[in-house]
Amino acid sequence: MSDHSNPLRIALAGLGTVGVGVIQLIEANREIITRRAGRAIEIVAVTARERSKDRGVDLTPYRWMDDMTAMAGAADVDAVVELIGGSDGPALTLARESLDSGKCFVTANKAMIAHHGMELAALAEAKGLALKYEAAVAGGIPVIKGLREGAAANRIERVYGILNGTCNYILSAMEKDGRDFADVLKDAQEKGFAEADPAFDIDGVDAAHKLAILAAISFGTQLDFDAVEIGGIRKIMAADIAQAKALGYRIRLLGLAEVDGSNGDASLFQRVHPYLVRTSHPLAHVTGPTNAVVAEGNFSGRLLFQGAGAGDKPTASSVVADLVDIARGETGPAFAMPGHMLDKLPPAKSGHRIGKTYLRMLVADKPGVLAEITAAMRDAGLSIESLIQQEASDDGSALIAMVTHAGQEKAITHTLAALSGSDSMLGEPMVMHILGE
Ligand SMILES: NC(=O)C1=CN([C@@H]2O[C@H](COP(=O)(O)OP(=O)(O)OC[C@H]3O[C@@H](n4cnc5c(N)ncnc54)[C@H](O)[C@@H]3O)[C@@H](O)[C@H]2O)C=CC1
Ligand SMILES: N[C@@H](CC=O)C(=O)O
Ligand code: NA
Repeated sequence: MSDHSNPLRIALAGLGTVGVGVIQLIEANREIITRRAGRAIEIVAVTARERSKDRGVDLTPYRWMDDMTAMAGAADVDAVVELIGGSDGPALTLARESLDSGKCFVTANKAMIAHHGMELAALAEAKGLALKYEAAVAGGIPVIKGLREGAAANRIERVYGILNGTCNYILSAMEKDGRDFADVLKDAQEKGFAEADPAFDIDGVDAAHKLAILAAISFGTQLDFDAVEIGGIRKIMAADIAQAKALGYRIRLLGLAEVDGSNGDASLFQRVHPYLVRTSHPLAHVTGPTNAVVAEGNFSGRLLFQGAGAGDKPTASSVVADLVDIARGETGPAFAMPGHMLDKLPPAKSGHRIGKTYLRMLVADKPGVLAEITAAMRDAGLSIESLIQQEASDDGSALIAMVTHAGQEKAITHTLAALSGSDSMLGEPMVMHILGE
């Protein structure tokens, strides 16, 4: 039964892409939300950096509060929603002060959760408050709820997927239209997908924030962002996209995590990197700002969550879903279980991991270079599955792209170490792992 006399009163900090989306959603779907939550969700206070900016929404019904400490402690606020961003600074202060003051807390801020999620969860638990962050991972896809609640009975063996809308937008536009990296990035920024500092997107850090959160939820472990191995898409050339295509693959920035038991004691493997994905794999067909997360449960089997990973409306959908949960009185643990029960796993080493690898090198166009490369590979115990050599350019360089047979990752490290310093090698080689089926 709805109780319209007792709304959930919220304060909203941050009125950018997501903040404005939240206001619009609460206005547009007021009746649906009220019926599902059992009571109305009412914005009482708002704040942002600039008060006078035209955001295309009417802010006059809400109290403007410049002082966020006062917002966190306001007597007429039940839950605070943080949509400012940044791992530390005002967002973190607001989170701590809101929970300290007995307010439930909702955020879309993966950077803050990845760095401080354990501390904030402990604060929330100690006070019996909800800490919710569905929008922080894969924007509009209910993947936190899906894994934490929907797949709660499973041992999740592996979780991986496309976790950054900006990178996927860039890679798929480059592959479709042969467009230039910088030009597509500008487009993604204009559409509101990119982070305030887009280096977080293209260098893989944003995806790593999300992966660390997903891993903690999936495996019942403590967050360990610092242990994520991170690579981005900055060095991918149009030639890589073309060569990958010729070899039967597409390039996707993936986050991948699993519990590694191969060396006896369990350890946690977490990596964000551009991967080559077979064109027959569902992730190869995820384009634009869409995200997709695959989780493999020991009873559920392979689960695929797919949808919009960025943008005002989808992200607002997740923020408001968290508010609906709070309005219903759901204050379960922020992670897979209460903080003191979460396992702490050491980071896994990657050298013994087995897989195929894509290797692209710019080399001097002279006799014997290929023999030099194949000798280094032979000495490292690595063999070639397919190889393409592009015609030499006017500058005397040639491009070699190859896919290796499955081998230990340390064989690639040894190969590159043997070749480093050789005057046949022009520039740094590009290494991308190949996603196993
Ligand atoms: N844009 C997207 O598609 C998605 C964003 N997110 C996350 O949501 C959060 C917000 O992102 P956007 O709305 O895109 O950012 P934005 O840059 O569009 O908006 C940020 C808002 O915070 C305000 N702000 C910044 N510093 C402030 C300060 N010191 N005091 C008060 N207000 C301040 C700004 O005035 C602005 O209103 C970030 O944590 C982001 O990572 C999560 C999923 C998707
Ligand atoms: N910048 C992020 C926004 C959503 O989390 C992205 O591009 O995915
Ligand atoms: Na989500």
